[in-house]
Amino acid sequence: MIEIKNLCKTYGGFEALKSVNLTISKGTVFGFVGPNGAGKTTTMSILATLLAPSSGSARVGGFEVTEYPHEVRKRIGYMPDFFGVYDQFKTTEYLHFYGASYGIPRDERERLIPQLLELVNLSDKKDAYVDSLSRGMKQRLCLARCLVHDPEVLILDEPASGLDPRARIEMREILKELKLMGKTIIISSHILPELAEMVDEIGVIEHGTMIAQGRVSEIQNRLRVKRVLHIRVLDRAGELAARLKDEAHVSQVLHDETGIHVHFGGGDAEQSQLLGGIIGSGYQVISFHEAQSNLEDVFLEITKGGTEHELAQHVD
Ligand SMILES: Nc1ncnc2c1ncn2[C@@H]1O[C@H](COP(=O)(O)OP(=O)(O)OP(=O)(O)O)[C@@H](O)[C@H]1O
Repeated sequence: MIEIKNLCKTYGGFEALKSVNLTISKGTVFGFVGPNGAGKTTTMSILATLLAPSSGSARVGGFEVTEYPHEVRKRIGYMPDFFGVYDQFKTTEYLHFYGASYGIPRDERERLIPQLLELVNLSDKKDAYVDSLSRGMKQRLCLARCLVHDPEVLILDEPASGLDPRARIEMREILKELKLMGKTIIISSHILPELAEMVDEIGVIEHGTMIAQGRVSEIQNRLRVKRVLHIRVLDRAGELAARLKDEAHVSQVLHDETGIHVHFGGGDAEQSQLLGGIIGSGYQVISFHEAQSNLEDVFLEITKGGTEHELAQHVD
């Protein structure tokens, strides 16, 4: 659905994108992560046909953004990181305005807009002035605006930025619904653990270069991001913690009142062997589980130190 090849963008003499390659299949929710100034907004603006690339190609649904911008615009809903709202409009009028801009007939808009307002939890604000909405509500209204022409692809640049925790959860729930509707979604965020729950794949960009792309678990495995195993035993926990320090793939062992925390560099097979060994040695295991995978750890692991070249080789 999205195909970017050797995409470059220079601002004056500054290379903001250096030959970026990216492929996103239909129905995928793709998390686009990277530090400030990495090139996320630049990439998304090019996909949204708002910025011309310096070289390379970007296609949406097979249409090259520079050659067929109108075809691309029909297929995408774009939510920029900063957006204005026409605050003299009421919520419903605002969506009518955007719907009419896309050429949607009034009777169809009359049917569609209540559904959109319901999707973004703004039905009770249908007659409110946009000006009077909270920031979270405005973000959700902007999302509804992106959906008005039923696009196949959503390009969302930091949709949860500036929102309080409750508003972020609401936004995430809406995005989950959009995922169920089969939309292809590219979403950038700094709030990485929040993305982990809903994305199928991530792409990590740094200094205008994609340094990793794939399923979160794949990237974790490829980079051997250490897992943290949490083990509870009925008794002799201190003794087991001491023994675990000598086990293969174990780099660190912590023991506290909640149990034993093991930093483990092995894969699934080695993890299973470790458990077998503990039980085989006569320890009565109450629980043995891997702490929830954390996208933040993956991101820090990928972007810490190392040259881009080394990192690119690392993930190949
Ligand atoms: N119009 C512009 N003129 C000059 N430089 C620009 C322009 N827009 C972006 N840049 C530079 O290009 C680089 C990439 O910026 P971009 O906004 O794409 O990053 P980003 O990953 O979206 O960052 P953030 O997470 O802070 O939004 C940055 O170094 C930025 O300063």
